[in-house]
Amino acid sequence: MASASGESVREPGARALLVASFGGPEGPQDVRPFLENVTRGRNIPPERLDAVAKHYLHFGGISPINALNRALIDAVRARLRAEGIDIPVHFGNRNWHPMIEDAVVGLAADGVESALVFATSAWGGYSGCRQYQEDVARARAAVGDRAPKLVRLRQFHDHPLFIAAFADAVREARGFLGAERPRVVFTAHSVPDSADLAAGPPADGGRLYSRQVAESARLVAQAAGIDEHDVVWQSRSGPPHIPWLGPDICDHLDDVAARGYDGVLVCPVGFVSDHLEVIWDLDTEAREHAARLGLAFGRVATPGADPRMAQMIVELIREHLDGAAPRRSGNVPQYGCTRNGAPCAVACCAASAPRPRTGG
Ligand SMILES: CC1=C(CCC(=O)O)c2cc3nc(cc4[nH]c(cc5[nH]c(cc1n2)c(C)c5CCC(=O)O)c(CCC(=O)O)c4C)C(CCC(=O)O)=C3C
Ligand SMILES: [Fe+2]
Repeated sequence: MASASGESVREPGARALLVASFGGPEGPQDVRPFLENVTRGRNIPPERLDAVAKHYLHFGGISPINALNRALIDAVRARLRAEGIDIPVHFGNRNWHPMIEDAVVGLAADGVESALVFATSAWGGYSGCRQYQEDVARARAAVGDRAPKLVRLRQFHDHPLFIAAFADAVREARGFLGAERPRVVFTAHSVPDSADLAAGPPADGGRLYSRQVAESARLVAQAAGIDEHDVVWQSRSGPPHIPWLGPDICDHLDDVAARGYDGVLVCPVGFVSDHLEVIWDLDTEAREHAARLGLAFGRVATPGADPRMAQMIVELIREHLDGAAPRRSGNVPQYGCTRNGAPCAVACCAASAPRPRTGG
């Protein structure tokens, strides 16, 4: 497919779809074990973990992410039915139940020999892509000889339907924002600068993640008729002496206010649904910060279970089943489609990979 690596594959015989995501706690008792799963083998300070646990507990220990993914899966099932594609949709997460290992056990028990995997991250880079490949490989290894072949659908940062869903949401949020001179600001999850530098196949020159985020922001802004915008970062978690992508959204709001804007429209282009990092880091922290600065604050809705997301996923499936041509609206390279958790290219995202995980 266009701009994808030589290792990209097609899987016309796939018989199921596995939706793979991050996972999140579904009650207070889940919060600590969930966070331990997320941060195993990572260099996250304990103070940060305590703070993040509080954010989850503020919402009763329930992350919205699993319910949002279930709604997306329902929309995908409806769309598959409408298009006459008869494949079941399974659900498995990296960090919380239903776990991806259990989902792959389920596929094997159903006699599925080949399945496609949709990961709920649009992006290249270690956290957004390579780690999902590792999840696929780990889940297959846990199931053993009977594990089905698993082929991941490609990255989708510039898919016209993904861009259109965000662009409509920008237009709508702008209509509600009571500001005369608002600044439009796109955000995505920060990652260590070293991880961004190592993101993508080395031959591409690195920074695949931040380049894709900037490209999505540009395409959404263009489609929404926005002349000027910024791209900033949120939710950093590493120790302070390690450089992460910046500026941070709240520091940036200081700047926006100082430059004489009277409002800000924040578009979390880095996330496909309104999960905790959106409802806490933006709707709670950034909103309060904007209020202190006297800035009107509007937050753009993420696609969630928007019918266009389901339609996009079914189009990505058809690239495999029917050989449909990939639809893309940008020029930044895109990868992610590999078999059985293979990396997208030799040494793709390699230098950023932390110590391998030992447990589930
Ligand atoms: C690029 C990226 C995405 C977007 C791509 C994608 O969607 O995959 C993303 C999504 C998400 N991140 C999430 C949650 C967390 N991320 C953490 C930690 C980290 N994220 C990182 C990066 C990303 N993260 C990184 C480099 C770390 C440092 C530790 C490490 O290298 O692994 C931590 C640990 C505590 C903290 O420090 O915040 C938590 C709890 C949730 C679920 C929210 C919910 O429950 O609703 C989602 C969708
Ligand atoms: Fe994260």
